Amino acid sequence: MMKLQKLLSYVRRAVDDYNMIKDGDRIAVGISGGKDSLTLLLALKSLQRFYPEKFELEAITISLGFDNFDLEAVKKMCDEIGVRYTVQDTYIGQIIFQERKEKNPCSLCSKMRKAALYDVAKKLGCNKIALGHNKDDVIQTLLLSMFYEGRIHTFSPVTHLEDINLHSIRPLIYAPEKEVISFSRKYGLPVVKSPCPADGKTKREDMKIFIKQLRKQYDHFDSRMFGAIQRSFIDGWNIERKTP
Ligand SMILES: Nc1ncnc2c1ncn2[C@@H]1O[C@H](COP(=O)(O)OP(=O)(O)OP(=O)(O)O)[C@@H](O)[C@H]1O
Repeated sequence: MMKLQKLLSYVRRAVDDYNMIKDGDRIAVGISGGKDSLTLLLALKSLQRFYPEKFELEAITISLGFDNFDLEAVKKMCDEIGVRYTVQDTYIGQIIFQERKEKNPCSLCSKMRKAALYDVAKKLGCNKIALGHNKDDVIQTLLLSMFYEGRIHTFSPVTHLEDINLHSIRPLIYAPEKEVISFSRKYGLPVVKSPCPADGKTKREDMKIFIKQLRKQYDHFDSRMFGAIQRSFIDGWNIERKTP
């Protein structure tokens, strides 16, 4: 069972290694209702208490307009920890599945969701967005990118979205998914089941199964892959090259 302290050690290290947080930041945490983003919210709230750089938090959910998406328990959690929670209703689900009948719904949905999230964050006066990608997501994204796009790429720990002058940060990149799951259970986080019709049937799910096999066959698979990313020239990953 992962304790808060262990989670905080992952988060603090990632935040420090990649200079994710500066004094005066207003950080919007993107809450999908999944285990990762709820864990991230709790971690950042706890970090706020002792981190030398002072920052403020907002929580934002972009609702895709599906039925059966009950956020009451998430609202309650935000109330309890004292973070303002904003839910933005949209028609993204309807546009993608009913009007456009997209063959690859995930990529368009991700773009529309991000645009909506950035918009709300800006309106709330935030200069940063925190996303809940964990260590497994980093490795899956690298392999997906190699297999389907023929390039060596994964998302960066910190991205500057220049046109809207917003930074996105990913403080959970050192936290393995298994540990995030155990943390979210131990602390009874109000995880909402994804109402998305594509959930569980994606290329990413297939990649997860493939990685499970690779782990059995190769010792230290995750740390080798993750280390390779950090020693690579993929945008924003190399810690040594970052330090002046
Ligand atoms: N509808 C949404 N509203 C706000 N933020 C979102 C939403 N969907 C995703 N995000 C943000 O983007 C991150 C990555 O999205 P993704 O769909 O890959 O989630 P995930 O890996 O399933 O994580 P989670 O367990 O938090 O759902 C999430 O962790 C969250 O921070």
